[in-house]
Amino acid sequence: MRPQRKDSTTLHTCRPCLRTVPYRIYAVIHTCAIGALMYHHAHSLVTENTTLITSLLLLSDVVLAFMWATTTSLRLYPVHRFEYPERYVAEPEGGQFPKLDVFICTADPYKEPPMMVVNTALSVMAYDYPSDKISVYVSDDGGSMLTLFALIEAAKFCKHWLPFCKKNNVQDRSPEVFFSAKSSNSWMDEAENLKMMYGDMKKRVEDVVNSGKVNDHHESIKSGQFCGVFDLWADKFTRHDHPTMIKVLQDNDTKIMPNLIYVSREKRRSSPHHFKGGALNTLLRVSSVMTNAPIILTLDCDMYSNNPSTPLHALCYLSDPKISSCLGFVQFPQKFQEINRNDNYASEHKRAFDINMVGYDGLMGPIHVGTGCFFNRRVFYGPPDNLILPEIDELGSNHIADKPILTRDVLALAHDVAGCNYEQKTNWGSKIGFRYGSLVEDYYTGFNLHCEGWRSVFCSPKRVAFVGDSPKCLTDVLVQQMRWSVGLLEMLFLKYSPLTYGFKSLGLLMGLGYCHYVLWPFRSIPLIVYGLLPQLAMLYGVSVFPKTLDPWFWLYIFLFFGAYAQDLSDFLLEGGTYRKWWNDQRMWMIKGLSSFVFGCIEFTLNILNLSTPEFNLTSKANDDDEQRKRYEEEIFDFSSSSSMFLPLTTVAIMNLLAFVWGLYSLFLCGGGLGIELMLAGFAVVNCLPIYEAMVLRKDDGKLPKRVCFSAGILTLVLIVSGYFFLK
Ligand SMILES: O=c1ccn([C@@H]2O[C@H](COP(=O)(O)OP(=O)(O)O[C@H]3O[C@H](CO)[C@@H](O)[C@H](O)[C@H]3O)[C@@H](O)[C@H]2O)c(=O)[nH]1
Ligand SMILES: [Mn+2]
Repeated sequence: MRPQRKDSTTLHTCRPCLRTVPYRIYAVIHTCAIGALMYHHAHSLVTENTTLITSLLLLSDVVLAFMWATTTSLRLYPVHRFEYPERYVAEPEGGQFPKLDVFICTADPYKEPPMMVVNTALSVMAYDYPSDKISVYVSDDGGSMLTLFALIEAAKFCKHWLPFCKKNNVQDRSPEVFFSAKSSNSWMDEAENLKMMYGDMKKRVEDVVNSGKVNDHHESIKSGQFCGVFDLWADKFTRHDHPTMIKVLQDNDTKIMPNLIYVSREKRRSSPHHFKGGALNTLLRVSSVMTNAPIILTLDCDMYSNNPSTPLHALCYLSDPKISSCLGFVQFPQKFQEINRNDNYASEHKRAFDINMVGYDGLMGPIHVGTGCFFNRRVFYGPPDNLILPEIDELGSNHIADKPILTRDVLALAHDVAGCNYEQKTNWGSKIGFRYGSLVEDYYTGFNLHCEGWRSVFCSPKRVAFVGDSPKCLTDVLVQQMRWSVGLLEMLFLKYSPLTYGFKSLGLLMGLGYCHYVLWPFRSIPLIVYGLLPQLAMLYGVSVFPKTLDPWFWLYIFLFFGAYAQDLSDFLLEGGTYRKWWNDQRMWMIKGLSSFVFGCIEFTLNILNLSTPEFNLTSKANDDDEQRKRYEEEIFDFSSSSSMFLPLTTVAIMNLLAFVWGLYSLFLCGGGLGIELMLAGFAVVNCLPIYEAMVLRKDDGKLPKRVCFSAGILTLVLIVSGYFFLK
């Protein structure tokens, strides 16, 4: 891709990354090396009497090679983009800001504290953007009076917060962030007042959350506009079974303030609700009826805005007539707060949210990652050249929503389209809106949009646009990954699977790019094989890899170091550090030996109808002090006894045994330093925190005895069974 002309009217520029050419050259060399390795395996299969071992190694290497190919597809055209929002504002048509609908999803007031939702809502309502053009819709899948109460409070507070931010050009527009900032000494009285007001609001909300219900003595609901709203939470109300609730908490007809609308769609146990995808489709319809803005921003409730001019960055692309007709969405990276210094759980997801995104961006555009994404509303209604009309005109992307949102028939229709049976026999979830069928609705929807011919753009302004919360304990990290792997496997077996349909409609590179994630769960195959087989073989004195003097030995060394060096360079070039990279690769193995194994098991149980897919919400409430301390000190936390740690611990024990045995034979019996020993040594270094958690630690985060004991037994069983096929 050639850099665009840099004249003073261009709203955005794009330039290829400098690493492109060396990466392409290296790709050719590495591909040849992989070819040679495959030849070596094939040759061994035919000539040697080690069919089982060679087949297992071959299978692992095929998976690894495919994974390498998918990563490489994202290394061939990496680009960096820049946009010039100040030019957008200065344009002759400047000031013609399109309407913007913001969707915020929340689903549980205990895992997602209402004050978090409030801060996210306030941060976007306070965008540097005409307030009367913004409508914020909060979808509450938890159907919780606590969340509604918090948002009523937010609506009151925003009347003070918004003018304050704009007048003083405050950059942190999440009040929580602003008021807890360290540099608060030069504050004006106004800020002090607001801080008190915010503190009072926070206390009211937290008291309500702690008490579990809203009492009717609260000022805000005793009289006036919200009188009686909480009566809906009657006896029979549960989060899985309740009518639609839509409450306009603030509307821009009376004051120049953004609209704030609370939506809790109807839920009945008998109707499927399709988790977040379902919630977003409800918001799509409700917002069509009420405001129908051409631009939509989707956010998870933890992702507050950190940059007030974000919409302008997105508009630099969405308003550019040269690309806008096919531009489906502008994706911002996910960034997280309070990550510990070296990010020991790799929850920054640097590869997913930075490195790979830059790679996709040079092909057809970044994948959709669920939050921090500006959509062209039209994208939800079929391919660019083939508009699919919804069942009623009021839901079409061209419908003009010009009635005040509090009008009776507008509200009635909004309630209608949020009903739990509304989608029956319609195209919602299949051809219109967010797509159903996978727990990773974001990835699946983005994939479908790209297949339809839409493009996307990755936008990563210097001042980070959105900041969210990432899991802070190992079990949470692994459970999140497990949900993703179930979702990815679901995608693999759907009608529109990246593996088949993807290549057909996206071409080789983007097709490979989409396979990069769907095949994630299968990386547990090479990890299990390489984590156990050579080590078992070592214990029995069998060698599975070429010896030091063999030229094939050097092929292995080259492939290993080549792949690792490139991974490291990816990381460093996109602003990572060595330590973070080291932790990232360690987590890669940990996930491969836990989440992905269990993800595959869970998926199998789902298709056998022995369990049903579940969206386990990631907890954003970090209130366990001990746990938080361990996280800050980068100490691995194995506290909640989870069977997920079993394969991991087994591999750790096996490698330690093999390593000790290998050193013993090296020094006492004069064996050679083979690949087996190096591999075991590498695994042992990676597993140091696990050994520590098994024997040295006394705190609550240590590895539970039950897991250590079971892993010990499992190792023993493996060693004994190794006798039968290795001797
Ligand atoms: O039935 C549900 C379940 C979840 N959510 C919302 O979905 C969002 C994401 O849930 P979370 O538990 O935070 O999942 P994460 O694993 O952190 O999220 C990543 O992965 C998801 C797909 O698995 C994407 O939807 C997210 O955008 C992406 O950040 C949250 O705002 C939830 O409130 C709902 O609205 N309804
Ligand atoms: Mn999340």
